[in-house]
Amino acid sequence: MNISVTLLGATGWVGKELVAAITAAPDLTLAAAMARQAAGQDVGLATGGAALGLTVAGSLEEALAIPSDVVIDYTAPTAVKGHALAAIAAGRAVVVGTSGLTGEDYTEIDEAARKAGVGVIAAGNYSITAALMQRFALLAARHVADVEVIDYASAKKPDVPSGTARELAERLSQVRMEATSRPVGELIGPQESRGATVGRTQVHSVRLPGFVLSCEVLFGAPDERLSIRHDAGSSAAPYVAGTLLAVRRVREQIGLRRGLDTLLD
Ligand SMILES: NC(=O)C1=CN([C@@H]2O[C@H](COP(=O)(O)OP(=O)(O)OC[C@H]3O[C@@H](n4cnc5c(N)ncnc54)[C@H](OP(=O)(O)O)[C@@H]3O)[C@@H](O)[C@H]2O)C=CC1
Ligand SMILES: O=C(O)C1=N[C@H](C(=O)O)C[C@H](O)C1
Repeated sequence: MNISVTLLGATGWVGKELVAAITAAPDLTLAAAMARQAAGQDVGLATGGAALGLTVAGSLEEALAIPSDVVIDYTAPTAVKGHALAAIAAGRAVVVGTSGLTGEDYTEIDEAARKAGVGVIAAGNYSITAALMQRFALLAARHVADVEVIDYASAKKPDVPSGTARELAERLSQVRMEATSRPVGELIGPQESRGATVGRTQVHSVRLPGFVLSCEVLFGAPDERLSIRHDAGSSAAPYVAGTLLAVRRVREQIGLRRGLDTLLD
């Protein structure tokens, strides 16, 4: 069955790749696309491809006025929550790619989705290999008590920690054992040195030129260490397959599902 899609953030780094992939997929139709600066232009031309005969919507209202089955969001951390709640209120299933949402934000989105009877899938990272990092880390956390997350990104990334690191830390916190390191609150010196506590896990964010996005999960045990690391390259191609997998699966559920790894079995 064909799935019609509304894409928010169509002219962005990820959005452009998704326009090409959705229009090439035989089971998907690009029903609407939103980006403010390219409003009124042909979506294909605005994203560096051939004309598609579909005009870029300049606002969320305009985009949601066109019927579709699923709304994808790859916009900005400041906008994504409002977009998701509006799409849910309009009865659409939602796939969240944009980073920056907290656990509390997701609780609110889950409640709204359950009330509206629609599904939402959110993944901090839609790359299959990043999902495998998460899967392996969750397995390791059942056997090794001490774990911390290091989040590396470009100097320009506006949100902290990355969606990848935040989701990973929250998921680790659900399964991990009690750490053996001294509690952060009992340490001598600036507590910020120990990073941010996300759930029950310390996250250390590095923001430097020369990085795209990497995430490292460090496990420590007496006299040994385990490091599981994902490094993203400079193209947005790795996020396409996972995002479209979520688009194809999101209408099977009601409420929120977090993590691409939960779709991999
Ligand atoms: N989950 C995952 O696997 C991944 C997540 N991300 C996350 O996705 C988000 C987008 O990333 P990226 O594609 O690099 O971003 P870009 O800045 O390249 O693109 C953002 C897109 O959204 C639009 N946009 C920006 N701000 C707003 C706004 N306030 N309201 C509506 N539209 C807006 C932009 O167009 P205009 O400004 O003209 O409106 C543009 O089309 C980030 O949070 C990033 O961290 C990125 C890669 C993978
Ligand atoms: O901002 C980015 O660029 C990315 N953000 C995502 C995140 O916050 O985890 C992931 C992606 O690798 C790139």
